[in-house]
Amino acid sequence: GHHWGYGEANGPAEWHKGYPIAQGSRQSPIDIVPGSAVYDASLSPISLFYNNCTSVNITNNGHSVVVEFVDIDDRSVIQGGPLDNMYRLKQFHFHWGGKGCGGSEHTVSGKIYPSELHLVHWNAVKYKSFGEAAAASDGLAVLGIFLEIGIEHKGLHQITDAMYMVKFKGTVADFKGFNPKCLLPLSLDFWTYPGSLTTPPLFESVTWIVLKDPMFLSEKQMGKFRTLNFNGEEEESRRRMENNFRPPQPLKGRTVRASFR
Ligand SMILES: NS(=O)(=O)c1c(F)cccc1F
Ligand SMILES: [Zn+2]
Repeated sequence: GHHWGYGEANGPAEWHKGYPIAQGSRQSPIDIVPGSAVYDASLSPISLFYNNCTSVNITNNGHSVVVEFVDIDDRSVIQGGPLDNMYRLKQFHFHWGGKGCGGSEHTVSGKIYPSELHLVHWNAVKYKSFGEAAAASDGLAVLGIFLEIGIEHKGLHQITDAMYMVKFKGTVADFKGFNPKCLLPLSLDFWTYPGSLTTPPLFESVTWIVLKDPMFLSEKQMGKFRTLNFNGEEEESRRRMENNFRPPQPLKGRTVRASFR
């Protein structure tokens, strides 16, 4: 049937028809205005315990490229910052733009980055499954990292070199031994605010933690993301996977806190 996507007919401006929460009071992404963020000295540093993380596969789900992790125990978790519990790493994925144009979901005083990485974690202390957590107001914690074009990123090659295996929607490939710790920028300074999934079902269940500093990758590496397709191999219409981002949503009175001055 008429499935959501990023095209003219099924894109972000249409999602509210199938998902009324699209016009809710804590939707994501947002435009982050550093001058309006409130410095909160009570925010502890973010802690990422990824040393025993276990990646399983890389997949093209028709909306993005996703790397999934074993999440049956607390082997890879995020804690600290605004979080009261530890949250388990479930998957990470990206959003990006066409050549030479934006692609990030969050913006910083209107600046749009070429891409944005989302590391998705769920509250396994309070909930029994990712699905249950995804529907709960404190169920998810997503770490957002901007990508900026610059020097090539050594850690990203493993991901971009695997993309030929997942060119089409519905393809999956083994992807073991990848630790996303290598994707982090130097500083873990962050902004945080209560928000939502940025794709349908747009549940308002995400504590967003957006890093101030971007990670860098080369234009060549960015180009490999654009070799992915939205369509399945059997579909006749070839649609390059790009501009798979939702634009910023109304803040509706929310406060963005900063972990740094
Ligand atoms: N974009 S996002 O990080 O909000 C997100 C999730 F958190 C969970 C599932 C899909 C998804 F896209
Ligand atoms: Zn995302």
